[in-house]
Amino acid sequence: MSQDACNGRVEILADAEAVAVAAADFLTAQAVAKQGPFVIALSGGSTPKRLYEILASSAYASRFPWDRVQLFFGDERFVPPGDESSNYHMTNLALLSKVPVPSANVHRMPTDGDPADAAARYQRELHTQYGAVTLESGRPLFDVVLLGLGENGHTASLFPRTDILQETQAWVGTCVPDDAPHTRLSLTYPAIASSRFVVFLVAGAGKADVVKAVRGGDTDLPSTHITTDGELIWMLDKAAAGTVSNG
Ligand SMILES: O=C(O)[C@H](O)[C@@H](O)[C@H](O)[C@H](O)COP(=O)(O)O
Repeated sequence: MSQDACNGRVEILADAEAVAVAAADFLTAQAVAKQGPFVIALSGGSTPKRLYEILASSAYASRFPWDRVQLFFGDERFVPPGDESSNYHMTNLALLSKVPVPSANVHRMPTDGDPADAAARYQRELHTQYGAVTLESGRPLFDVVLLGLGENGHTASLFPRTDILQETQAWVGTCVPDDAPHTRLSLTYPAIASSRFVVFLVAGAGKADVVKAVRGGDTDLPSTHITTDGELIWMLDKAAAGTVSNG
């Protein structure tokens, strides 16, 4: 299967909490069913944060195969790991500090030195995980890539009008948004596409217009160009879905 942001399946849930619960159920079921390493690219954002808190709760944490999970990040602000705006910091507080995941299985994006060099170092870490430096069709890098959606159409740190959108080879790049703070590191389109599942988690009425535009194929929006070799799922709450329907 191969899907993109326009033709992916839509699941509409009651509210943001229901989106986070549905995502926790989905991740747990996929992780338990998989033999061997289960590789996730985590997202920043408010709905993923709630998802991480739910995964850390005893009902979920006791079922999750923490020893087999490999946790990577989809993007990161180029700030120290303890900074309030760091995705690692948020994920650590909500999840990593509360579950028995081996520290060797947590792959934080480096945010020291030169950003381009840090991106190259993270790419090498992904090469090691994958066991090759070239992506092969039929052998995905990630089991699940979690993504949010910004009101300006960005996802991960693929922001409008930035050079990383043109990247066709590298797996990780840098991004300097003109409409948001911080230099970022982000997975690129080809890295995200090498996945069994891409799951967008989007909640709130403020996202309804951009959800409609991405689903409608607005090519100015970075999220419209997200593809996966596997299956793409939109988990939306009713407010974010607006006029977009299930299916
Ligand atoms: O680090 C981040 O903030 C993200 O990776 C970013 O892409 C986010 O997912 C969207 O901006 C949506 O964020 P919300 O879900 O909080 O609106």
